[in-house]
Amino acid sequence: AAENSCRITLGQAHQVRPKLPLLRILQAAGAQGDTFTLKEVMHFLGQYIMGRQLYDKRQQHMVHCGGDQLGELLGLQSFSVKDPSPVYEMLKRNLTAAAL
Ligand SMILES: C[C@@H](c1ccc(Cl)cc1)n1cnc(-c2ccccc2)c1-c1c(C(=O)NCCN2CCN(C3CCCCC3)CC2)[nH]c2cc(Cl)ccc12
Repeated sequence: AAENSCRITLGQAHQVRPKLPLLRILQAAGAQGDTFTLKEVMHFLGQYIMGRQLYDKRQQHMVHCGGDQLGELLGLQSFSVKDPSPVYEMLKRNLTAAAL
């Protein structure tokens, strides 16, 4: 119906443009191009964490990013994936809306 067809959510249509330090991290995880959906940004950040083995092997919800570019961007040594707020704060600082 009409009221549904015009609904777009951030995950579906809005592209975002990462600032250079974040773009470098996404590209290190295999991202192509310079605009992404938020979902893609999260996917590549997850791939980056796995690829660099930044998560704690025993406590797999803990990410130890001190000494890595990701930790520089987050301003953190470690964080839990159970509390995404530091990641969202970092994204607010490192993403700009890209024209559709
Ligand atoms: C819910 C989601 C999430 C997504 C965003 C946020 Cl801000 C928090 C949490 N999530 C839950 N666990 C993880 C995770 C945990 C350890 C290592 C890598 C990823 C993720 C993250 C994903 C992701 O795309 N996740 C897909 C499924 N994951 C399950 C966990 N899997 C791994 C768990 C550890 C052992 C290896 C598999 C990988 C695929 N992207 C992220 C990016 C960051 Cl900056 C931080 C965490 C994640």
